[in-house]
Amino acid sequence: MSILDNIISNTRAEVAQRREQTPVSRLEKYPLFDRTPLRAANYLRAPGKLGIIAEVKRQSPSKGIINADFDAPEVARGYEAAGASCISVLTDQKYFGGSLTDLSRVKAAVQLPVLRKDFIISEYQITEAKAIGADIILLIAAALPPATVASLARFAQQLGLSVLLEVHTLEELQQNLHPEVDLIGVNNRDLHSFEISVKHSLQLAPHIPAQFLRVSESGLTNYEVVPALKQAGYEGFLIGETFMRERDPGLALATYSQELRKALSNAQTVAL
Ligand SMILES: O=P(O)(O)OC[C@@H](O)[C@@H](O)c1c[nH]c2ccccc12
Repeated sequence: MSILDNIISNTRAEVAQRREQTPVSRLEKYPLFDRTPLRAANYLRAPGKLGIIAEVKRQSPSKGIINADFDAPEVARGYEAAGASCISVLTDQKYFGGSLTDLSRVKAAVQLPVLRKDFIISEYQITEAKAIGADIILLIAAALPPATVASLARFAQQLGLSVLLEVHTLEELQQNLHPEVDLIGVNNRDLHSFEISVKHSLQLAPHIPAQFLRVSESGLTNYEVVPALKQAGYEGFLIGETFMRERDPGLALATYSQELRKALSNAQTVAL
């Protein structure tokens, strides 16, 4: 079994348990359930912003512990102050050290859209995402049959949530161009082998229809790769480890953004 299979089977067991503890009827009574979620695309395309989705991440199967000692809302506030467009919060506990509590505390701390980063396989988790304050959900093509992606995306859309669909290969992309999806994220990391290359984003870009906002995910350690991704039509950049491994992730984002702005204005000058 690959790590992705292990994560999915653990998720299945955990969801079954949570469904017992907190049924949907209870989630629907959470105070945040009735709000109108923030639209991710509006924030990613806001004038003057770089489109960075900054991630709150403690650990991962590929990197082990990245940063064990931080307060999620404090990190998120740092990201917001440094100009992030959205905040991503891992909620998987076993493999990523995250929690639902991390997400709801982050939501209370910032004004930006919040992405629930998890392995979503059921409508239950989408209802839960809305109830705890998420504005965007992630669906992973490698983990779901295309028909399930479509029906979960439709369900999320009915709740007013934005849907980020993650793909890694051309086949996954072509099988999942569902109109209910808002954002297509190309994961530069292969979830089976953990190998990372931004070439995945660059190669898939021409195959992503214009109606989908393009997000490049993972391994964007160096801001120097971002101008080429923007050139290829990417408007969102999902970055976790690069910031989280620093003592002050917000400061790391501020520095990255400053360097990126310089690189972008140089690229423009060269083009002239
Ligand atoms: O820490 P990185 O390399 O900047 O990557 C962030 C994000 O893309 C990564 O955490 C991620 C992308 N897709 C996922 C799916 C599940 C869990 C995590 C992820």
